[in-house]
Amino acid sequence: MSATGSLRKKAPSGRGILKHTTSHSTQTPEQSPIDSMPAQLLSQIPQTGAPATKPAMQRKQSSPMMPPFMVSSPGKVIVYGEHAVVHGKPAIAAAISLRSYLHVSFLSKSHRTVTIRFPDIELEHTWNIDELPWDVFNAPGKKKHYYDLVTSLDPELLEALQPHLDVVSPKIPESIRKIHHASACSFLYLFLSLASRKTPPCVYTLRSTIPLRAGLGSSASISVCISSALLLQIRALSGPHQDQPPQESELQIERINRWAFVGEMCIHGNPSGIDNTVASGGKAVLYQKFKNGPPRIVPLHSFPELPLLLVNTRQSRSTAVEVAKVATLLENHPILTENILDAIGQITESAYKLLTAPDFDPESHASLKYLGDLVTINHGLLVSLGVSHPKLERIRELIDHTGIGWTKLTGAGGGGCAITIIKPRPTSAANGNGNGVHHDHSSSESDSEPDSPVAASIISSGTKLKHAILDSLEVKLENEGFEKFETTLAGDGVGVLWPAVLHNGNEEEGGEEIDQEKFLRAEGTEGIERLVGVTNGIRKNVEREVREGWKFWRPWETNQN
Ligand SMILES: Nc1ncnc2c1ncn2[C@@H]1O[C@H](COP(=O)(O)OP(=O)(O)OP(=O)(O)O)[C@@H](O)[C@H]1O
Ligand SMILES: C[C@@](O)(CCO)CC(=O)[O-]
Repeated sequence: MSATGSLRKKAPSGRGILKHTTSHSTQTPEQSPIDSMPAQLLSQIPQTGAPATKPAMQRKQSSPMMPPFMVSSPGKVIVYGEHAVVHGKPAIAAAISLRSYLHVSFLSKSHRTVTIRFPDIELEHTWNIDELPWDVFNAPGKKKHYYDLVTSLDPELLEALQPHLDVVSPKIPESIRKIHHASACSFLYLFLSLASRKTPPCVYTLRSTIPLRAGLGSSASISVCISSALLLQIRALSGPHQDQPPQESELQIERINRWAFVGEMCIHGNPSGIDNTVASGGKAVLYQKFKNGPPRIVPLHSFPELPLLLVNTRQSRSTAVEVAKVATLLENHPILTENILDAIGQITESAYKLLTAPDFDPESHASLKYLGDLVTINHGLLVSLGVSHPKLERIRELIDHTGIGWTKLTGAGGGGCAITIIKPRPTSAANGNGNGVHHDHSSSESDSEPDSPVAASIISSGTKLKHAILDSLEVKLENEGFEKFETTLAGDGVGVLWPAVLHNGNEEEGGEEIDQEKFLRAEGTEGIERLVGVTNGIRKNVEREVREGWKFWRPWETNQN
């Protein structure tokens, strides 16, 4: 699937970005003089299976510059168990097909700069590589290896970074500056931990189709992109390539995830780790934290790739406030609240049992109904905990009237997003009012009842959502100020496009290079997805999103075709 054009996020144009430079002005590869390709860069081509650099090298014979490459990583939703997970119960989170994309382009070696261009938050900054605190990061006892597990940020390293963060966006309102500093800190901490003083000068351009601060794990997704790009550059990863053994794929994902967690810590302070785990590995995971000891993290490779409707209330909320509400309820009504939290934990366990049963059939309507019922029950319990919001209830009401699926709030609640798992195409036996669907004959949906041929043609078991019901729903949601996304649940984790060259339907020999400026100019989600080669197609005999040229580590399958 492709996320729809209903994304309302302002499309960054690349213009009007606040520019802040410490030592050098921003230099794009297009502006830089062509130099001979440094041997060091050549040696940094990752092992992505096929002779990946060939098309770009063929096309740009005159240009010895290293071709740009891209990485991408998904956002996430909590499908079951939010809030209960804070109190030691399990939760299940899954990747969504809204993603962040990081484009890495190389400058000639005469430049000694590293630049971040993050237009979604209107941040652009260039540092002089030689002026960064390499000595502190490389000091004995401080230097980390790419395979190390880092579980806390080092205060001395943070202190050494501070002067280099202080110069980022110095003159903007404090609230926006905090956002800039969080992203810049995440980048710089990873850059100094993984790269080296001899690192080639680069520009890192990031764009995301994941709305920020909506509970969809945008920060984890960008941390995964940064971590994977840097690990690829230092050749610390193998693949991704077809037929890579699952254990080897898992190892690469684990490496990326470890450093993504460090990036998340720079943004979040004290993340649980569930978001970056899903953003790295994709699909879905069961997650449970314990007072003592490491969390229980079980990848759910059998989680079905389901079409998902995601609606953003655009109601700002604080996760901390919603979590505190539940804590207060627990204090005032301990037995009742504990029972509700236990019940939510049982919902997660119940879904987990089904998903991991040896005879689990992700295609079966009965399985989907079981998972859908759990979604409905979970939402009811979250309402009982007091973490819904009138806007979330309104969204649920509008969607329930169409009968298209099972809806719940996702994440902290109090605003943020609602998710709807779309019902499968009804079989004739399941049609009619007996399926529990409410038919709103007074509304424009009356011509698209779920038992009508029109409705049957859209309530899809594939990844594409198209129908009058959804169109009319979209209008209603928009009229009330909500933002709707059509996405897919349980898709891929980190993806790599090396080099950033696509055919995109044209016959140009060697393909078309995605350069930094094209990437910045792409409009909205649709523009970005078109540019990076996302189309609807058939993979593994199922209609789903296809990403031309991209490669993924997929521990759940051995052949990516
Ligand atoms: N597209 C982006 N470009 C640059 N920075 C981003 C981008 N998306 C997210 N960030 C960084 O991540 C921060 C958002 O993290 P936050 O945890 O508040 O929201 P979230 O990750 O979307 O939601 P949640 O953690 O509740 O799932 C932003 O303040 C910014 O620093
Ligand atoms: C509400 C909560 O369970 C989910 C927030 O996305 C909080 C948390 O797990 O940290």
